[in-house]
Amino acid sequence: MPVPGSKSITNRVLVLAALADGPSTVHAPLRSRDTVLMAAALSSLGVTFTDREDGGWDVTPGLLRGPADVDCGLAGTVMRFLPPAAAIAEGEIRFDGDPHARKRPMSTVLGALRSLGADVEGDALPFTLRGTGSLPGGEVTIDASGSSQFVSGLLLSGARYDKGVTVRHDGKPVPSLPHIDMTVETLRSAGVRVETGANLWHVEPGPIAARTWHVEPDLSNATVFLAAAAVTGGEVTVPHWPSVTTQAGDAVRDILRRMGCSVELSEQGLTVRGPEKLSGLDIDLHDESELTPTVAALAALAEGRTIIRGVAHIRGHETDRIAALVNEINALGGTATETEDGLIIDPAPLHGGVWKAYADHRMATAGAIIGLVVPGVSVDDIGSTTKTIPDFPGMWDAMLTEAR
Ligand SMILES: O=C(O)C1=C[C@@H](OP(=O)(O)O)[C@@H](O)[C@H](O)C1
Ligand SMILES: C=C(OP(=O)(O)O)C(=O)O
Repeated sequence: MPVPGSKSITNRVLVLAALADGPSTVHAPLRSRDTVLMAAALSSLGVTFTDREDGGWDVTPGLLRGPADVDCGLAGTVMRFLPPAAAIAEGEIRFDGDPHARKRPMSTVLGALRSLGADVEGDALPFTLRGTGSLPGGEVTIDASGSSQFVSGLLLSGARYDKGVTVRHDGKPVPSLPHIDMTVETLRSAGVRVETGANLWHVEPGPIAARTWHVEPDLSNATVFLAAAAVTGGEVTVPHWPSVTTQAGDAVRDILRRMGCSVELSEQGLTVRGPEKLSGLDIDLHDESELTPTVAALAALAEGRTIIRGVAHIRGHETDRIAALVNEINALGGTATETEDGLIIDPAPLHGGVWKAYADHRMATAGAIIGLVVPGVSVDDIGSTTKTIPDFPGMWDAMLTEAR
């Protein structure tokens, strides 16, 4: 089951290609709502995107300038990565997004940009940046316990600030740290000097190198297809699984093993075989929080209790995922309860019903996983999956047809 490119890598690469010192080529990017919105936003600021026959993009940087209106959709990577880049543009740039996007935390990024010298009006979507064509940059201390994207966004553009950027974190632990490692690694592969310490990141001012990028498959989206094997006792192989990666989704190998699956990484890719019955587990997903909906769906079908810890901040994801998962599992007859930093799921026989997606792609795919084994489950908004997978229903059908 081949899966499309990584959202997180694609949107980092698009920002770096837009800020680079010459034209870049991006092979195998994800083309879904989040990444198309990123490309559209950068185009509206003066960057040129040319479609390649192989599905990639050639990206030619331009002098960034407004006026422009940026639609962030529901994409955390657009709303947190783009404003730090737009801060070096000249002119007025207005940002807005989907209704729920207006509720996602933004004030940390906007406050940081203000203290680095930007003129920003607003503390959440919608907001407006008025730029002069450059930004002083320098040191800033933020509380990034709400999202690793606050740090990643500042680092991605920091090399283009006059003094570079030094970001210090002060607060509860930063979630989703592999995503910051991904940011640092991506910057370094574009020739940017980055130094890191405990809760400290420094990006030297300097050029961002134009280059050819190859985007890995999206391992977090792959977890949904692997979960299909896990819950049905079947077998699924995802090809081109990287042997070394900063993607948080790689943690699924260990998670599925702990739940009783056989997991094998070979030249063919990652192969998962499901057991007769999955086992529940006690797991801290602080580093891999975007896997919570997949793990919760597996847990709802497992034997024994599952405790998911360390994910308080996912109340600020596409929806309040802790509340949404508990509501939807219980609506099908399950036994899930919210905790302060996660949820507890106890085994219970599930029945059919409507699983609500709350416009959240990972809620929708969690419902699809449960629907494979519980008759009569329908997901109310499968279209929300286009956020990070262009054709989830087509891929799901293809997987099931192959299995028959
Ligand atoms: O930088 C990124 O690409 C992401 C960082 C993480 O965000 P949080 O730190 O808000 O969890 C992750 O959950 C999200 O899906 C993608
Ligand atoms: C949290 C997620 O997305 P975003 O990039 O919009 O924050 C996600 O994809 O699980």
